[in-house]
Amino acid sequence: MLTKVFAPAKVNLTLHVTGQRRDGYHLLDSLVAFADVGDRVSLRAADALSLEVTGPMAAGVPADETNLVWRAAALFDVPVAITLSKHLPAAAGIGGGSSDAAATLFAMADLTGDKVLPEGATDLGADVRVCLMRQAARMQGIGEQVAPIAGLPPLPAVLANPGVDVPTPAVFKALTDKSGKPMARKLPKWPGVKGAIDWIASQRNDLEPPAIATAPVISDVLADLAALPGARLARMSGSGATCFALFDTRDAADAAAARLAEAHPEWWVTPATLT
Ligand SMILES: C[C@@](CO)(OP(=O)(O)O)[C@H](O)COP(=O)(O)OP(=O)(O)OC[C@H]1O[C@@H](n2ccc(N)nc2=O)[C@H](O)[C@@H]1O
Ligand SMILES: Nc1ncnc2c1ncn2[C@@H]1O[C@H](COP(=O)(O)OP(=O)(O)O)[C@@H](O)[C@H]1O
Repeated sequence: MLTKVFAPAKVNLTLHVTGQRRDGYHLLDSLVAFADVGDRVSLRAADALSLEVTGPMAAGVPADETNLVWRAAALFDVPVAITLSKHLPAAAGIGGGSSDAAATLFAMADLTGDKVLPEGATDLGADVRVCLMRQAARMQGIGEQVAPIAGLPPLPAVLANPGVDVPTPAVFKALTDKSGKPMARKLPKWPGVKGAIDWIASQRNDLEPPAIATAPVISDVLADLAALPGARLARMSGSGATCFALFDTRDAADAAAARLAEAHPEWWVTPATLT
């Protein structure tokens, strides 16, 4: 039996860094949503664990035991042959590895019938827990506290990545002020797409300045996204370098994505709906 699971891109609509723990990990307050674009994990029972990485964004992604997909599957007793089809850029702030790991955990649970996640599952990465949720959520702590958020309307978006790898630890290291203000304790009720975008625009991604210091091309991506017709907001996701713009309608996002892709054929550009 072949089990297939979609691994959506994670987008940090907001990312406030509110403190740092003694072990170096940072305290976050983030509104996270998921895109209708992503990777695909498929697996079947086999004699030994194996991984093949395919797809348009496979270049440079490890196909060995360092891949989070491999590590997630290895937590189970059943050996499987896995195919990971990469459509998302790696090391890009959209949780590719974490989302792939979460999808693998779902696929393995489906295959084995296990109802409880194996020990170590959520230690695979700080974003794995939110990626297991697969719906808009508020993420706090270092990523271990996740609560679903109701009432966020589907948000039309363009995602763009200039092709530079931005390692997450380097960006956190370059952050100077680690005590940003959190989001309001109670998130507002958003009156539709326009109201939600207005509110998101009033929040921040505190990792933008250190990521731009690490990879200055990110400021070009933000400027080009902000200049697209109909763009209401441009912001970076996670620790970068992927940035997103939000639009009032999916038609506007589709047209803007086509325009940006034409201007920058060397960038990864896609329209998406975030939920
Ligand atoms: C920044 C965020 C925001 O959603 O996203 P990405 O940019 O990775 O997509 C995440 O917190 C990243 O999650 P993830 O990529 O799973 O992180 P991990 O592999 O656990 O950690 C990579 C490194 O990031 C730093 N790190 C991560 C999370 C956190 N709350 N504080 C940190 O300081 C640590 O240096 C850690 O060694
Ligand atoms: N399934 C995977 N997909 C992409 N990268 C992976 C995967 N598993 C492990 N990695 C490694 O993790 C690093 C971070 O990738 P990723 O999780 O996509 O980034 P981010 O944490 O910025 O969202 C990559 O450089 C890559 O070497």
